[in-house]
Amino acid sequence: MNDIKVAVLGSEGVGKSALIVRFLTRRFIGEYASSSECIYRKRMSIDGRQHNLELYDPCSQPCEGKSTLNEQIHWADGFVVVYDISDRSSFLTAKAIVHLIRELHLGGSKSRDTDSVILLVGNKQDLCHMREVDREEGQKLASERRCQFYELSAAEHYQEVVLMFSKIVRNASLGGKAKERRHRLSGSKSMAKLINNVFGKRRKSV
Ligand SMILES: Nc1nc2c(ncn2[C@@H]2O[C@H](COP(=O)(O)OP(=O)(O)OP(=O)(O)O)[C@@H](O)[C@H]2O)c(=O)[nH]1
Repeated sequence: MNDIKVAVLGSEGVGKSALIVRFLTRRFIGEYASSSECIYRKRMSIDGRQHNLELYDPCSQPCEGKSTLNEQIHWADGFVVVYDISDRSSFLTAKAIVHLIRELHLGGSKSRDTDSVILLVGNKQDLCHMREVDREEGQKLASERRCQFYELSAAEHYQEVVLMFSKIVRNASLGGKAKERRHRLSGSKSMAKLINNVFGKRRKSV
């Protein structure tokens, strides 16, 4: 079994919880309580391999024992960095987060191995009449920062959301950090402890 940790990051209200809930339950739910950060767990099979996925959904509001962005970046093997196509400031935040991930998690590495562990996602495509970020801008940022790019709508697209999460799990499992940890922890039962040490927070199974 392969343990994969994915952090879904981005500014407040871009649809991080909506994307996660859509992926885990197939449903789009209009409003989400966001008073605490959560780690959701799911088993999934990709290319015949079983993966234990841990999905981290941060809390944008101040909350007790909240982890820092640096901690979240160090914790994860793969990243879904979300912005809202109808909110330019969320795009600028996504840009800054991608930059930080490259610096902190990947140590500025130029290895091709690390290229695919960040997905840049423009959400709320259904709001294209209010669009503030062109698709081309998203694509350009992704290619400059060596990320993969998706534009979709948690509200309207289920298959695309599943494809996007499957992609990050597959890429993260091939990426350097997950491989390294698998090697180090093989035969160990310390995953749960590791996660609790970093976040000391709630875990949810769906
Ligand atoms: N139109 C539209 N609205 C969406 C979409 N995805 C999310 N929303 C709405 O955007 C709002 C914020 O969604 P959340 O999923 O709570 O966003 P978040 O990034 O988790 O927010 P925080 O937890 O506060 O950081 C909610 O009202 C959602 O219904 C989408 O694809 N299209």
